[in-house]
Amino acid sequence: KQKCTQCNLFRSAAEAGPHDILKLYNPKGNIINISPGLEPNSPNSCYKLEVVAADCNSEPLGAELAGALGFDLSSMEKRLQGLEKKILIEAGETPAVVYEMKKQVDSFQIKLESVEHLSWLGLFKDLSEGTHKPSPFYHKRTLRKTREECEHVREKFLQMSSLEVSEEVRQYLKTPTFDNWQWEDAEIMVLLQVMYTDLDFIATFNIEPEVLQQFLFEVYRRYNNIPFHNFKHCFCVTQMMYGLIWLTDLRSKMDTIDLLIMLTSAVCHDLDHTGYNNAYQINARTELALRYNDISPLENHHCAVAFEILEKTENNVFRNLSMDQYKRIREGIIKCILATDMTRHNEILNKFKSILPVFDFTNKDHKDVLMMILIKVSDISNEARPMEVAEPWLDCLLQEFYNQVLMPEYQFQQYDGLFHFSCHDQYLLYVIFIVMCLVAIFFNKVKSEVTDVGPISFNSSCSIYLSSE
Ligand SMILES: Nc1nc2c(ncn2[C@@H]2O[C@@H]3COP(=O)(O)O[C@H]3[C@H]2O)c(=O)[nH]1
Ligand SMILES: [Zn+2]
Repeated sequence: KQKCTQCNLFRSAAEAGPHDILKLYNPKGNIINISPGLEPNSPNSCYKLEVVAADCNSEPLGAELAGALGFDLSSMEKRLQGLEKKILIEAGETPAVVYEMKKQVDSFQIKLESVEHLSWLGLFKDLSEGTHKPSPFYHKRTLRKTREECEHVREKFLQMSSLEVSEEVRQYLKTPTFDNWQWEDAEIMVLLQVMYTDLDFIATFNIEPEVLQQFLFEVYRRYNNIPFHNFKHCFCVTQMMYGLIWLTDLRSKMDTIDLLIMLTSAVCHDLDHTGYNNAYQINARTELALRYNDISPLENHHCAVAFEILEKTENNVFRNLSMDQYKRIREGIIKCILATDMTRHNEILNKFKSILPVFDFTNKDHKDVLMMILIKVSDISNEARPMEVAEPWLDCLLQEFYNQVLMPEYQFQQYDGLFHFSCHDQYLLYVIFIVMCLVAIFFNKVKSEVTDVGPISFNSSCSIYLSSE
């Protein structure tokens, strides 16, 4: 916010092309958010705006720019104005979707904090927001990405995909401290491209850059706009897998094809997740539960969508592989994605523990179990990240769970031959019951019979079991 002739804030901005990726660092060298709350910097402790990925096609700086000042003042001003405008648009006017999400999170927080005080018999549930209750087809209408949104991101991604990502970012990408919240979706796609390149997949399997880009775009498109299981989650899991591969030097222990299986499985592992878990799918007897006979409906679906994407030649990053290689990859990806069903957690973990003392990298079964463990580790690795990265993820997860609870199928279902009532239904039931009692008493007909209603018990998920009486 203050001009500082010492720092290279303006110099970087002046040198940057319109499609370059810039990141802002504080004096300690940590990436910081450009937001209205940003502290002003000073000549002694200045921010650094760095070009982390540069557009190779952009014009080099003219000779005069390298004059006495070391930078072109007018282009610097222009660039700065552009950036300021962007900040205003991004920070000043909150997009409707963010605003709506914030409102929902706030109301959820208030509800959580106040539910006990409002409760009578501990059953109260504020349904004042009943009109927001999604219909059973809610996800079909609103969770999918719009064509405009996809096109916008695709364009940005394609513009950026020719950028040369800096060595610092390439190294940072290998660390478990990587902060996903600093990168937008188009940039994330560039970073995924970097992973495929730096693990030598492009060269080893002769993957054409356009095919990889098209594949990544389709993957981006088929992750829904939901709070947790979205494209950013896909990236985090993939990034953790990538980090683990480098950290444990798996490149020297496993074939490149195994690494390709692991990374691609991570990329595809939650494709088309609608935000409702397997228990929900099974209880609500959804299309997925019916299709997969209640056996890991979600994971089977994620995997099926992955291969549906790969069926199209223009997306098929494995199209230059031999039939045998493709078969091996398909088998590996199916195993890895199906392993992310948490109901199989103990089974997989016990298997891993039993082979651990005799683990052998030349044994295919051992390697398969290791690959399953690594995707599982990556899938639930948010908690292992720095607090400022992990904490928002937990909020996202809670929001997704909360949305599930709002679904009508979740609220009303038959249970063990007894009706399983939602809080709202219980409340109504009580009102009806009391009115009936009053009417009965008023007419003095069944005075003695209504005094004993038999046992009524409640469990923690707010079910009510009425005895046959
Ligand atoms: N409590 C808690 N659960 C998590 C966290 N991260 C992931 N999970 C859960 O672990 C599950 C792993 O599989 P899913 O992706 O289906 O759904 C995930 C969440 O339900 C976390 O940070 N805290
Ligand atoms: Zn996941």
